[in-house]
Amino acid sequence: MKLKICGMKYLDNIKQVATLQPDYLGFIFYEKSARHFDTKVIPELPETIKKTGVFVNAEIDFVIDKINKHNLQVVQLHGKETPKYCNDLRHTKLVSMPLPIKIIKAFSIKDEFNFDVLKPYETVCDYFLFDTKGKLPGGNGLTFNWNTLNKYPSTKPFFLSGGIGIEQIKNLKKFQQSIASKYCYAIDVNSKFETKPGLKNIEFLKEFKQYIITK
Ligand SMILES: O=C(O)c1ccccc1NCC(=O)[C@H](O)[C@H](O)COP(=O)(O)O
Repeated sequence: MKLKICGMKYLDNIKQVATLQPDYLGFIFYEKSARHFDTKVIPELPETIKKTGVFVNAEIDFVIDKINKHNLQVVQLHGKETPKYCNDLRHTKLVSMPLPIKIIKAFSIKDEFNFDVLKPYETVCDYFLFDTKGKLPGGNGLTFNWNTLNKYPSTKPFFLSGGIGIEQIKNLKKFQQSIASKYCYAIDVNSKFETKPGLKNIEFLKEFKQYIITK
């Protein structure tokens, strides 16, 4: 199982977290977020860590500008971006890299979820991400009922997200044994590992990562 650590904000903390070698580090390019990444540069990271930009209903030109400026390899769309938007983004020629950008399309779940909404996105994004519906577009620190994913109709790999912290380890173990986890590609963590918005606790992350690798 891969690990994405989202909502990175502070340079020294980014460098420290990078030493844990997560698979993805997320940077939030959404001004209204307390984790808004408003620093000029992302520090140099090991090549194995995929730099992921998180956007909420942003103009495509804004997204492309951030991809090129920060050499992002992945974009996570956390708003009401349409399949056309994803397709357009995918077909944009980038200055920073020859390959199309990888796209994670996020969906929020509260109790029930109509999986039909995924269909038009099947061919225009690389991963789905399931988060918990809350007051904010992301980073709410709330979990949803993962059994909802028992009905996951797709074979597209997905990120499991929403309120995941150390206290979820037992539940994650159960989840990993369930049918719902068949296409779960990565675990996405954020606010449950923070001492303040955007500042991650290294010791907690270390403990959690060990679990992700070994179990
Ligand atoms: O974290 C934010 O502040 C945020 C704001 C706007 C859009 C997305 C945002 N986060 C995206 C993520 O991928 C989070 O990791 C995900 O929502 C789960 O967060 P949490 O419930 O705090 O674990």
